Amino acid sequence: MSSPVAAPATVAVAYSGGRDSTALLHATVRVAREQGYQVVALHVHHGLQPAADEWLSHCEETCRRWRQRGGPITFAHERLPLNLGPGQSVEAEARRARYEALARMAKAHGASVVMLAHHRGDQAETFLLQALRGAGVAGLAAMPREVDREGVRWLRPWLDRPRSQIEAYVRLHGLSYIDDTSNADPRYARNRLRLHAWPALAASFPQAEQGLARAAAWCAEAAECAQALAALDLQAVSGAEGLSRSALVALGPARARNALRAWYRQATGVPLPAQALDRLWHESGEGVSARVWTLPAAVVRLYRDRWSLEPLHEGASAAASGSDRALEPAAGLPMQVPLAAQGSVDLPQWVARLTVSTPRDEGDKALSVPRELLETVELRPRQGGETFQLGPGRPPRSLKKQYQAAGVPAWARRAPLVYAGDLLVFVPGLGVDARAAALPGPHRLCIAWEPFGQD
Ligand SMILES: Nc1ncnc2c1ncn2[C@@H]1O[C@H](COP(=O)(O)OP(=O)(O)OP(=O)(O)O)[C@@H](O)[C@H]1O
Repeated sequence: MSSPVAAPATVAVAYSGGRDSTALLHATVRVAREQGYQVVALHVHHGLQPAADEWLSHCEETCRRWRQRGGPITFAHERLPLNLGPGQSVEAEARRARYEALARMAKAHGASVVMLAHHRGDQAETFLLQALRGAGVAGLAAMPREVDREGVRWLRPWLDRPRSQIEAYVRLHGLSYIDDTSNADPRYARNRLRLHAWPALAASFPQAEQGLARAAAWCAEAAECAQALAALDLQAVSGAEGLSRSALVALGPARARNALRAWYRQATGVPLPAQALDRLWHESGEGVSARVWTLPAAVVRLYRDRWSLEPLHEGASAAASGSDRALEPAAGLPMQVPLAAQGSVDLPQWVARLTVSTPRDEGDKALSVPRELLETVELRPRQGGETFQLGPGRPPRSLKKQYQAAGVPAWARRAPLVYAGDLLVFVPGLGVDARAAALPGPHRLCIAWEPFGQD
């Protein structure tokens, strides 16, 4: 009985048709032939350039020729429509979509490794571009040699190779490749660097490529150390109710800010912008006991020396939220409040206050309720199954649907609901229930939910 023959392993090469990926694909096919594995060349057709169809044909034709000569190679491609949202950059969106498509194609062809043809010159350029943007060590680390993402392993086997070696390889083997004319477009920062700044730099500093790539490698190590230190520091300053500000401050600004950055990133999956970090840091000095910051991906609260964080989008990890126990709905609820008499009630567990005021105009009046209703209200936690009516003549809908329709973030949905007897009167984030506003009564009051220090 013959034993089953194992299928040869397949590696993928991201093949744009440019000089570097042509060289990498050629070299990979040569080695694969000797060692008995398969290569799949992956090409992404972006359709951004008029010549994109020609590039696709060129790449397909090159692979066909190499295969005819005995190369263990197949060709795969994907056409990508570019759907740009408002404010998105073509470059960034094309890159994101390209990596997704490459991963998809690799998996479809049984390849768990995708090789990219970046070399030392690309690494040096990336370092410089990051430095010009004012990046920190994580950005200055530039491109990793190996990384697992999108379910595949990305490898840059030539990251230490000088550009000149690749040029020499292409000449030696007489390889034909595509010269992308958009590489001369000065609207792109990388092109301006490559065309104007780099030749001048390299003329004055012949070791620039090597030196900058080495600096990127140092930054990659420094970024790893900073991450490890942040993990230790966060562990030391975290408690049930969030991060202790004073314990963080005692670490000194560099370590404290490093930990805050890591804390935010772990919870939201995105970096904390430098300006946002500066605000958090400067606006939470000694003497500030309650404050809320609405940052791009999270709401951060400071209350009695504790920082807590709530990601704004669903699905973000809550693990690093500093445990928002103080904000959980059950804290202190239900609670009876003589709201009409008191005028306001501070609810520090929600870093907010509930206030009443007399209506200033007809608009306010339409959203007001009779004063008697608020003589004693009860603040209750949300139980599920409540309904809320947004305006007169509109049907009451489930509170959950109303929150969703109004885009009330998950953390704000934990605020208490205001009841008069069994009537739901007011919901933070949504306002007065129209059924309560429809009740008659000569003396009217408006209700508001005011987060402390909200920007
Ligand atoms: N359209 C594409 N299809 C497949 N792979 C791509 C594509 N564009 C880029 N890549 C991969 O990403 C790497 C870096 O991209 P970059 O835009 O710097 O290269 P390029 O100028 O298009 O071509 P090359 O690096 O081949 O000279 C390429 O070497 C290649 O491995």
